[in-house]
Amino acid sequence: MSFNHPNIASLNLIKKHHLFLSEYQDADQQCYFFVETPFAELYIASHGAHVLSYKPKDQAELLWLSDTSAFTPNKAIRGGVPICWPFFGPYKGQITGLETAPNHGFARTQTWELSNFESLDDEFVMLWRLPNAELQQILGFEFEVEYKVSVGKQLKLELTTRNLSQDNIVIGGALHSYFNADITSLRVDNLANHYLDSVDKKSKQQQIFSLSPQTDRIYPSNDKVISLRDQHHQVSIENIGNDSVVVWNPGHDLASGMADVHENAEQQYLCVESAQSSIDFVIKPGTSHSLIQVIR
Ligand SMILES: O=P(O)(O)OC[C@H]1O[C@@H](O)[C@H](O)[C@@H](O)[C@@H]1O
Repeated sequence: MSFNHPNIASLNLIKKHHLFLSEYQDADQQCYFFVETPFAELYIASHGAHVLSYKPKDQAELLWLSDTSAFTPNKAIRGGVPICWPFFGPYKGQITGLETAPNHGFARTQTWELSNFESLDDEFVMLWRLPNAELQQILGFEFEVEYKVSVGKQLKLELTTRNLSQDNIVIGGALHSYFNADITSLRVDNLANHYLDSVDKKSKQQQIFSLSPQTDRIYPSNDKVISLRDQHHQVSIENIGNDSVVVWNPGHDLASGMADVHENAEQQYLCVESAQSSIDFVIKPGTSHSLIQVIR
């Protein structure tokens, strides 16, 4: 284990499943998996199927994880890649019969199951499954959600929702990735040149990306690979199956009131999310949809 985070440092090794895959547990018996291949290292928690870290060999860690994030059952982990599902952001009543729901949905606080894994030539692939018995009761429709995590020189994350019911279902979500970035010297390329500002709900134009005191934006998706660069980090982000790219950094004032964001941490990351943010995206019966992000 080489990842230096207070919660990870205290884990106990439970089982080595494969040359490249070890399972750990914390004091609450929550499970964590460490993947180490010749190409990369990755930690993932079964709580939320939450990718906590991804480090290609001989490169810096690409994902940011808050030092003060509690890894507790009913709370989302702050940092890494939270999975927002079955909708993005605050619940707006789009699911028939469901009155209230937590911000960004249910998936990030569920315990997922590692259903399969395999080692291929240049990547290690894990398949995670969202247990659906209880959620089907809450949501009122039958579904299957699978999360494929392919770890190699690039990290490919694929969240697939299958509609197993007889009717259309309305689904949204996001792969809400937190990237390590020094926001004082950060350059972001290839976002669209206009966005909806979620802070004041206005449409805005910007040719060259720069942050606002509180950055919370929904960009339309385009086919371009987004790049983040500062003195120490360089990452390319490809989004597929999304209708939008959400870019979020809370800024100092908001971050200082967040218990799970350590002091001045808002200077260390930018969220760039592959998102399905509309509230009318439908999956027809018997079909599926995949929301994808590729990080390299
Ligand atoms: O605090 P949460 O629920 O993890 O949400 C964090 C942020 O997530 C972003 O995706 C949203 O655009 C923001 O509005 C939100 O504040």
